Amino acid sequence: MLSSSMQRLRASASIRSLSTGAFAPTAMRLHAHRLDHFPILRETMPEDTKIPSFMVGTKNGFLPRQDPMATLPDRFAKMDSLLRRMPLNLADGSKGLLANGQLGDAVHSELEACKIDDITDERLLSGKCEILPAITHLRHLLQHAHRPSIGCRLFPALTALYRDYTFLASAYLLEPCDIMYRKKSEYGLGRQVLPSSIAVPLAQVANKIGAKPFMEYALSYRYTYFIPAPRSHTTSEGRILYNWQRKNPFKGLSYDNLDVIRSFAGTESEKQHSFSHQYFFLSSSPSPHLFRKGFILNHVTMVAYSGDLIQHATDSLDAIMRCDRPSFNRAMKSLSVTYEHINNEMDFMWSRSEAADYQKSRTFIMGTKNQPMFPNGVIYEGVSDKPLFHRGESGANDSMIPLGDNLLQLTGTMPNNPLTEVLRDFRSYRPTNHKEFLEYVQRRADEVGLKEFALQDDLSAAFYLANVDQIRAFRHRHWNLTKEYILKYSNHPVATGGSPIVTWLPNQLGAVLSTVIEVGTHINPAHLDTEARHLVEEISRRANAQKRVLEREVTALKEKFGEEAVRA
Ligand code: HEM
Repeated sequence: MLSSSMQRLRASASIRSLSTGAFAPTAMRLHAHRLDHFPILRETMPEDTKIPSFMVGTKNGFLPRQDPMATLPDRFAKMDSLLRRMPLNLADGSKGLLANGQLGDAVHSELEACKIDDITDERLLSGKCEILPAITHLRHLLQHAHRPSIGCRLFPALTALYRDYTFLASAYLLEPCDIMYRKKSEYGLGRQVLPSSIAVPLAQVANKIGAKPFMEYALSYRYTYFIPAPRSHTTSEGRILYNWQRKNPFKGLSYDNLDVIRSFAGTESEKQHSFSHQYFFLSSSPSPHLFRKGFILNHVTMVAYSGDLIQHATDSLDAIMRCDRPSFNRAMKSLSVTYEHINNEMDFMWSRSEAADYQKSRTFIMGTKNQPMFPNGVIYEGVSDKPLFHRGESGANDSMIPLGDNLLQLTGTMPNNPLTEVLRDFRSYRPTNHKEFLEYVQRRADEVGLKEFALQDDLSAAFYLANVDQIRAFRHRHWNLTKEYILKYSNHPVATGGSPIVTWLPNQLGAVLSTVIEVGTHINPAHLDTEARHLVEEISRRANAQKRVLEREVTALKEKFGEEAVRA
């Protein structure tokens, strides 16, 4: 059976080469490790500002190649001032603009549309970081003890501008909803028009980096609303993956060494907001606002493992190509261990971000697509007369789970229904390079028949099962978080990304549970050692129990939440 897959593979003239588009300069080709036909960065190349921030690499994983830029140039001082005064709670204990519904007026009276035509990452940054190159060099030398090592020589300013304009846009549009939610636990209507002082520069910067003009998780894909985006610019980021900074630039991406750059609910101390060269001399004592930052930073510490995921996923595909079963088993084992680390890291969410606090910032990450607060979308003044609709920021834009889905050939097992269509739509909301990599993995896994290869041998099948079980474990933990952080506090039928809150996550979790159960029945326990046999038995037993519980939960929740929370 495998040989038929291999024959298909050989028969295809060659595996289609996934182009990285016009942004694949010679330097990158030299540095990139060409894995089959998809170039994966072995080094982060932080000084190379000609390639996007978000490039899949075995060191940076799905994180940007350089640390995010925290402080904008003087030209954007007014926006910076608004963003600092905006959070619900400020560091000095006073209330910010959003707390009293003053952000809208402040935007109208203070903000002008800044010119960004001349800004490119290279030009804007020249002369900006006198000391950082030295720090970066030292960190590179020292940092190998800390994983992953991400360079920070030059900052991609366009991505930082994108982050800040999208923060301001969401706060402006959703400010009335937040006020109403605090009074009545209902969102009402958001502002339906984004003023030109935000809309014009936001549309321009989004266009420059090939992103949608709306807050995303770690987005960036081709942007086609106004002006066709040049394929050569496809970086960007939003609220999570481009919203962190190190307290001590010499140290790695551990939770204690991270802080957020922007926030809605807020209250980061002044020193954290004004990142400076002396920053690393400051104390790294835990902030009193840990819980508010925790949600964002916990994502970052999870994604910090993604370089290993990329390594082991591609190793497993390579091993099948060589018909090298021992290497395949090793890669699969390492992959499941990495997913386990990520899942363990996810468990810290419970202590780092309080469930009751989550609703305080959640309003501001709602989208304008499929949300009752924006029945007619949003007009971007000075940009387009036609209303625009965008999904809100969601972990569904993260690439780690889609990587597992595609590699393990789970994507094709999702039910053929409108909920799965939402999953596909979400997968277009991510950096272009991530999207191309995920498509490559999906195609490659299908071509070599990864699941089929795994199931031909009981030990390989057990390793394969262990990985599917980690994807299950992620989705199961995630469903628990959703029940505790959202469903317990809110009756709103739609999640921030616009998916139906009650049925969408169980759609995928249910499909993965079915695969776990199905694969478990294929494995002959007599061919396994005691440890592996117990593992397979435990995984199968748990999946059967969880599937029954999930079905009961969804039935009960459907009755409670009604139609809107059910249909895609
Ligand atoms: C308190 C913590 C969290 C809550 C309440 C939460 C909630 C949600 C919700 C409601 C969705 C549905 C999509 C939508 O927004 O419309 C979603 C999707 C998703 N989130 Fe989270 N999330 C949390 C933490 C995380 C973390 C830490 C990650 C790690 C990367 C993550 C990754 C994902 C993924 C991958 C999906 C898509 C799920 C799938 O493919 O089945 N989430 N999340």
